[in-house]
Amino acid sequence: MSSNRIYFFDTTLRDGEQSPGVSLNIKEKLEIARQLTRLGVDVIEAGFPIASPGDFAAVQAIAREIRGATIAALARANQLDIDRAWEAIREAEEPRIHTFIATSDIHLQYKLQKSREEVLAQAVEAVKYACRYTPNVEFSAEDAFRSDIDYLAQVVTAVIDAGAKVVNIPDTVGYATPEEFGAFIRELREKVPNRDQAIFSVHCHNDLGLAVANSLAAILAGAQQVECTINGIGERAGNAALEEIVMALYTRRSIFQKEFRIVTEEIYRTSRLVSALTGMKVQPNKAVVGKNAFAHESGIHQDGVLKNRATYEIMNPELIGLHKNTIVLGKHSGRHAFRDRLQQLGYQLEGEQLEQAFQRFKELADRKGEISDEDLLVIVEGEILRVPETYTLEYFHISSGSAVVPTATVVLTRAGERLEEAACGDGPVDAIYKAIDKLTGNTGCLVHYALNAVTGGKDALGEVTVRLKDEKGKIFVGRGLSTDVLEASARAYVDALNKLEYERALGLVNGEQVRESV
Ligand SMILES: CC(=O)SCCNC(=O)CCNC(=O)[C@H](O)C(C)(C)COP(=O)(O)OP(=O)(O)OC[C@H]1O[C@@H](n2cnc3c(N)ncnc32)[C@H](O)[C@@H]1OP(=O)(O)O
Ligand SMILES: CC(C)C(=O)C(=O)O
Ligand SMILES: [Mg+2]
Repeated sequence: MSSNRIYFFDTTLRDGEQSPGVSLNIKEKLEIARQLTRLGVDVIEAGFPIASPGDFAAVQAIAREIRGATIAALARANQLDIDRAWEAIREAEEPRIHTFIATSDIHLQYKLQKSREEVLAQAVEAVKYACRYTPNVEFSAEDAFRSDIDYLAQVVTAVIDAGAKVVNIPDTVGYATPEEFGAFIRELREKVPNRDQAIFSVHCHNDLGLAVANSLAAILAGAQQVECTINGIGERAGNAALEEIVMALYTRRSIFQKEFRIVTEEIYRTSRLVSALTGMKVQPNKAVVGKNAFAHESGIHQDGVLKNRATYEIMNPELIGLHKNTIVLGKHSGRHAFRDRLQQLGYQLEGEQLEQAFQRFKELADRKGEISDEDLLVIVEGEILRVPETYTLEYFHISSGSAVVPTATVVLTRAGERLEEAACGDGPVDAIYKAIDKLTGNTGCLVHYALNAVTGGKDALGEVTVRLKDEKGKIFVGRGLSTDVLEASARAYVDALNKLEYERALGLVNGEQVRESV
């Protein structure tokens, strides 16, 4: 292990999925895991297998397929959780059991209702138990930063003696400031006599907007692994954003002098994929991957950039995989140019998938003229991530206006059968959704609806994201795209329903049996 090497532990699929309103199905998790592998993360935390049959099945599918990254599964400090975690990851090339328990007095007193001695013993027991399955065991001291440092050092020393190869020091509630956190990690390391037998890791939350700064401070203080998520998604205000840590280490390498194996050119694509699948939009001014991160609006800046990009750009956008193109794609373009551009964007679509995406591209080009990379990415993501369709939207008609009750007629097909219904609603979208509910017997409720323009201009591609909650509280995210926002709305709703049907078919909804195939 090189002392200069920083290990990237990506927890998008576990802590990231704990973002309120996010719920990924197996197909989506696998797609993200594949992309994380291309990105070059060292560890993929695939989930928390005891949490649900769906989480277990997704972790297992990732462990079975993904090669080239360690696959970690989370477990509380008890045997049942650890057994379940191991069962899910045992077929991974490099499985890791990640067990945790809180060490702060506030968590001990109110949440765990245990003494320090009891928690210390439970942590050691859990690590020893996990080591019976694999030597690759990580221990996290939840709420470490708010823990008494001497007690924390005692726990960390004991779990390393018990076999933990990685000890993770989270700032679970995002309370630390960078100076404090760096000093905390430095002091903790000094207080742990067997520190050289384990990798020290940090896991920072963003409640005060300091997760990345704290992670970087920890790196300067000796942390060798950082836990982070794509786009910084995660519980509450999220986790440290992987792309920001990576680009800080790269851009300011004279300060950090660290090596890592992240392929920076995959950053933009990964960010887009995670945003598309989770339905969590990236804010335009977000560092590194925001829409405006490389845009220059004001004259003085534009003048400077035209004379020399370095006047206002500290990173080359190509470094994160953003390319400017000279070939214009439109309705006269053919499959070669289309496939070539997709390849530049990092997608290798073949056969049926390529053909479907090409047809979608042509339909759009007919309505819109020039097709941007943003439009293309949206089309391709839609193709790759499409679940088998139970329902297909064939047609809808809307009667609406300022003085009439909006009424929608919708036609869907299900296994070749044509289904038609009409309904009134509070607005045209509501009318469409009520008609679809009648057709499908849907009893879930819509908990989120967002409309977004993918690109600028009046012919912009509208992207609708919906979240549908079923009777048991499970969330299904649906996306729909069209230059017509009502069509995009209808497509998004049908997409969410297809995902619900897909999970039902796999037996993963409402605690039903898990089937083997994915
Ligand atoms: C900081 C983090 O991000 S930790 C990870 C958080 N992620 C999640 O919680 C998402 C998945 N969680 C779940 O699906 C559920 O909470 C489950 C399946 C894990 C547990 O569900 P339930 O058995 O119903 O318990 P519930 O969540 O209500 O309470 C948690 C229990 O675990 C205990 N617990 C919490 N952390 C730990 C730990 N690290 N080790 C052992 N026990 C723990 C709590 O004290 C509580 O125990 P109690 O029931 O004896 O009071
Ligand atoms: C489970 C642990 C690592 C965690 O997510 C936290 O403490 O924030
Ligand atoms: Mg966390």
